[in-house]
Amino acid sequence: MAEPWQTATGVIGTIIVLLITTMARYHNIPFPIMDLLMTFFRKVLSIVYPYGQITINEYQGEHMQRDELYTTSEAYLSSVCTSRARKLKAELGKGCDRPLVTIDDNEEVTDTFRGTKVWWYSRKRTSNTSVISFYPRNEERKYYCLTFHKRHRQLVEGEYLNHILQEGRAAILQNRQRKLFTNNPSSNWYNYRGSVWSHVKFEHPVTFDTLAMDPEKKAVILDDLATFREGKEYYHRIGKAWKRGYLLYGPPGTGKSSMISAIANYLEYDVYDLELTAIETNTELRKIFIETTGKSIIVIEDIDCSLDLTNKRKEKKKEKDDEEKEKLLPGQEEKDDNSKLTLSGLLNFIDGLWSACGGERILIFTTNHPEKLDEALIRRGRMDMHIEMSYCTFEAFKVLAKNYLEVEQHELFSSIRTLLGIVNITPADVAEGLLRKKSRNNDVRACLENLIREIEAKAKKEASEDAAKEKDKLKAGSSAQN
Ligand SMILES: Nc1ncnc2c1ncn2[C@@H]1O[C@H](COP(=O)(O)OP(=O)(O)OP(=O)(O)O)[C@@H](O)[C@H]1O
Ligand SMILES: [Mg+2]
Repeated sequence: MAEPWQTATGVIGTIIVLLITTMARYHNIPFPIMDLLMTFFRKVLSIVYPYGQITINEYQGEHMQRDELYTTSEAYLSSVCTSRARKLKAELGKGCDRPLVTIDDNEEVTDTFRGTKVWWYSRKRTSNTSVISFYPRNEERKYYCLTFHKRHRQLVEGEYLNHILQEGRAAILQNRQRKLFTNNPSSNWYNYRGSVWSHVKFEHPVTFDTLAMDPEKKAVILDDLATFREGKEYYHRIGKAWKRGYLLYGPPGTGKSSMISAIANYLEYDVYDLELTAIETNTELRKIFIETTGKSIIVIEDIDCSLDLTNKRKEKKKEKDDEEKEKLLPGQEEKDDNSKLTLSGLLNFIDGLWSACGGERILIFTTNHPEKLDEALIRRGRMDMHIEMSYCTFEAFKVLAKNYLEVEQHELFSSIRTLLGIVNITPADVAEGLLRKKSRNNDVRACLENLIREIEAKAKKEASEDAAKEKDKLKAGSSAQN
């Protein structure tokens, strides 16, 4: 709350200003004398009222854009000062996940920064613009008045406002709705009003708690992610862009995509799911990368299936290019590298200037066949951590049993442990086997028995496949001898 004497001097000051201007109007006091009076009055006022004031308007500029300092102040006051305010208001802003509760209009609140007290006033004024508009417009202009003692001016201007910006931005990020972006095919950018990304709300429920994998491996990944998230200063000090690459590899159904969602939920980042096949040139790739924001994960799934990025594809492409080159008419020139999407184009963006803008980005590639990838693409520094998502181990099974059946121990667990030791089955298959179904009366034992049957069937199938292969080999051997 404002100090009573502070309010009183403010009110008295306003009355005196009004008196002087009224006197000047009715008694025709010449302008120079009136100016002198005002200057004198201001000097006296600054002695009895030693406060400075900064106004932060909601809208600014020719196009009346919402001012970032206003929105960050709003979020800051909401996260820090609302407990001290009497009157609050709640609104669900666009793209927010939770209602924003902040101080109401015409309400006052105090804040203390490094032992210095400041006063915030939320005000609104009615704009007296005479513009005639077809659309009804709200002409109320909201603003904050930040009041402080004049001797703290440097602290407020230099450090406090910066503090507001940073804290406010963090609060906005926390309150925002997280998004899953997918890139539009470049031919459709025109249709999507020039936008390269479309988005939906990101709501995947998987977390590291529900992700089935070796607990030690999980702990290492969590540690790495936590270090990355808190590494702003560290990355700055060592002169490295604040980004990290993860290569997730393993057979289908081992949880690579689930792991990406778990990482996004853990870090509270947005996800950009980059479909390389929808991009035709390096120039398009550049535009796509530039339009990503910080605190995000950029994902390229099944990178081995993406265009021109593996050794084999490069060789095939070379053959195709040679054929096409022969078809070119004399005088026709080959297109330069920017008019195609190339491996070097992708590497340039991973290493290049893009990674320096904004920071706090994670890049994830997934593949079922890491051996097919070009060494250059997955070397350390680009893909800092290679994570193998493996077939279901007994430890991973225990997580799934807890998720799906809410059991941590059961007499059938020991047979399942033995079976998992000899059969390769994916967590996706185990999860399916454990699914509670009406036909199983939602019974834990029935679900576990069903899983055992499925693993045994898989073991039989694998054994007969191996036998068939062995038979084929022997046949091939004997026909070669003949
Ligand atoms: N490690 C795991 N932990 C928990 N659930 C899993 C795990 N792996 C697979 N699942 C279950 O199987 C489904 C498919 O898994 P997911 O899509 O993550 O596999 P993937 O490795 O990405 O497969 P693909 O290589 O085919 O893309 C998930 O929706 C989830 O229900
Ligand atoms: Mg996947």
